[in-house]
Amino acid sequence: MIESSSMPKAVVIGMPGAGKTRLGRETAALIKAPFRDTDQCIEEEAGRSVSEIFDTQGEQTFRDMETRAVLDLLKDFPGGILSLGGGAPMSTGVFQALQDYRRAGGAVVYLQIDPEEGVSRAARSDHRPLLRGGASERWMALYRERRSVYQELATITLKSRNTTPRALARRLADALTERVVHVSGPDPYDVRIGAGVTGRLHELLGDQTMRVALIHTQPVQRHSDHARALLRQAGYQVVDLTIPDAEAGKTIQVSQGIWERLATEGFTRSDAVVGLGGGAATDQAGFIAATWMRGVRYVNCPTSLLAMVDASTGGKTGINLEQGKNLVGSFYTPAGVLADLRTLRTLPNEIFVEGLGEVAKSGFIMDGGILRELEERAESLRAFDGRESDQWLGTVVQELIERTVEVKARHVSVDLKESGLREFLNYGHTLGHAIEKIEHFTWRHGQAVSVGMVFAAELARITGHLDQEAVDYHRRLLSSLGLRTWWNGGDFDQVLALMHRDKKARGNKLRFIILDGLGKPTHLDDPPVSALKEAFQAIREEG
Ligand SMILES: NC(=O)c1ccc[n+]([C@@H]2O[C@H](COP(=O)([O-])OP(=O)(O)OC[C@H]3O[C@@H](n4cnc5c(N)ncnc54)[C@H](O)[C@@H]3O)[C@@H](O)[C@H]2O)c1
Ligand SMILES: O=C(O)C(=O)C[C@@H](O)[C@H](O)[C@H](O)COP(=O)(O)O
Repeated sequence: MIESSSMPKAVVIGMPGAGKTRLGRETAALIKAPFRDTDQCIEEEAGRSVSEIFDTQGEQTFRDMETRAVLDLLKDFPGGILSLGGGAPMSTGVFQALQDYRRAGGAVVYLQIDPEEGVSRAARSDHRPLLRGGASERWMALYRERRSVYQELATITLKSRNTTPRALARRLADALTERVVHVSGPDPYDVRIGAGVTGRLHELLGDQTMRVALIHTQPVQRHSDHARALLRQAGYQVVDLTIPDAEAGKTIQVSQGIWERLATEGFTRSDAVVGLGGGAATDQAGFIAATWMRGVRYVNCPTSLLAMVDASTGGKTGINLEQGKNLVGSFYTPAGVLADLRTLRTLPNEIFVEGLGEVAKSGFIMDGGILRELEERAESLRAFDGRESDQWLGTVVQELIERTVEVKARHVSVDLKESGLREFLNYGHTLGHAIEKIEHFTWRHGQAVSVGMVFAAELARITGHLDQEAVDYHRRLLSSLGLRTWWNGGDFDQVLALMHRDKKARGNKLRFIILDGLGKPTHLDDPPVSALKEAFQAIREEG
């Protein structure tokens, strides 16, 4: 029985001479994991080389020793990287154990080598007992016999052609540290969170797609250049569309410009849209995908923290009107989300901090663990600098993204079209969207939502749902992260009129999301105007 808590993180398999040991060792160094090679383990235990064991005790004795070593290490080598001898997976015991290991969530990495290269390396090697007497022919014969077994077992396949061992190890390290959140519902998809996941674009676009509209903004040009290169390498025709940045890109004029360009380029139903950037760019790109010919394949590549934790997932797409935020749009699920952590390296600090607003929101409505993590790491998170921040902070950020996306996935998986449960994700947004509008979008979304959450907490206190301590906690936590907790703009009547355009409003009745306690969201329908006014006064500048 293989327990996931004590098994290795990855097992590398492949032909003799493919470079398994080097790949395993270098990957282990990159992710700071222990490394073992089964041949070396056997040699250490037997006190003689593999060749000597073959010569003196025969192949079967070696295979028995190998099977025991592999089975022991699969059960007890927590978080390690294990490299196997080329013939190990051919033993029935090892093959079955590797299948159990896969089922328990383990990664079996097949390192593929081109046969010409394999043969030439074999010809140069003199220490492999199975290649004695015609190394090239023997290698080819083993390759034919083993190839399908490696393929059957592999969860990750890496090709050593045209790349360096270092780059291969980097790719494997990226793949092993990737996290995946599954979003279920009528059109299920995965949110992949990890360094380098943009490299998976072709997996989501598939073979039927010929043209890809790559929609992005100028500040993420470097990342869109990378995505474009990957798309072209994979054989797609790329139409590059740079749209105005931030909320200026979420207008019907921008949509119209894109629709016309797609028409000129001859985009068909089997073509696709990739949205890459902050939440504003991906909201517009998703809207284009939803509306072009009534819907084409869409891949969402968020590059800001806020877009990774929130805007990318759940299928809300849309644009703003002069009259208010997100008033036009549709629910349209992507084929997948690729949250590439490398893009965060260029993210300015204030935009990272803004994203923490939506992370905190998920904590307030559902996951106390997120709140504790934010409290503990507030100082480092607030100082986040994508170019400078170390691996430790990167891991913390990846975990926060994963947890926050989990919260979002739990809501949207059961209520895509927001008929009840999903409304809880709107905590802080009724006032937040009004602030954005009144401030002519000079306030960042996450900052506005932060004030909106303090407003909602005050409203909950006034209507008897929350105590003062919980309201104070909102202010304390949010301000420790560098988020705003008060706002002096607008006036009450202006705010009230804008709140009536909120999508949760029904007829003349307003609806708010408030808390009955931390992690206990509830609806508050049609509260008295006096309560709203009092809560509004409470978020005016303190002191
Ligand atoms: N669809 C949804 O469910 C949903 C959820 C939350 C928010 N949103 C929407 O998302 C928008 C807010 O998203 P946002 O905070 O990402 O704002 P944004 O899209 O305006 O991006 C903020 C700024 O950061 C830049 N940027 C993004 N990634 C970068 C990177 N890696 N390096 C350098 N610069 C980068 C952008 O170009 C922009 O200038 C709002 O329009 C909001 O309504 C939608
Ligand atoms: O996904 C949701 O549902 C949300 O409410 C998430 C919000 O954080 C997000 O800002 C969303 O875009 C708001 O949607 P809206 O329907 O209030 O415009």
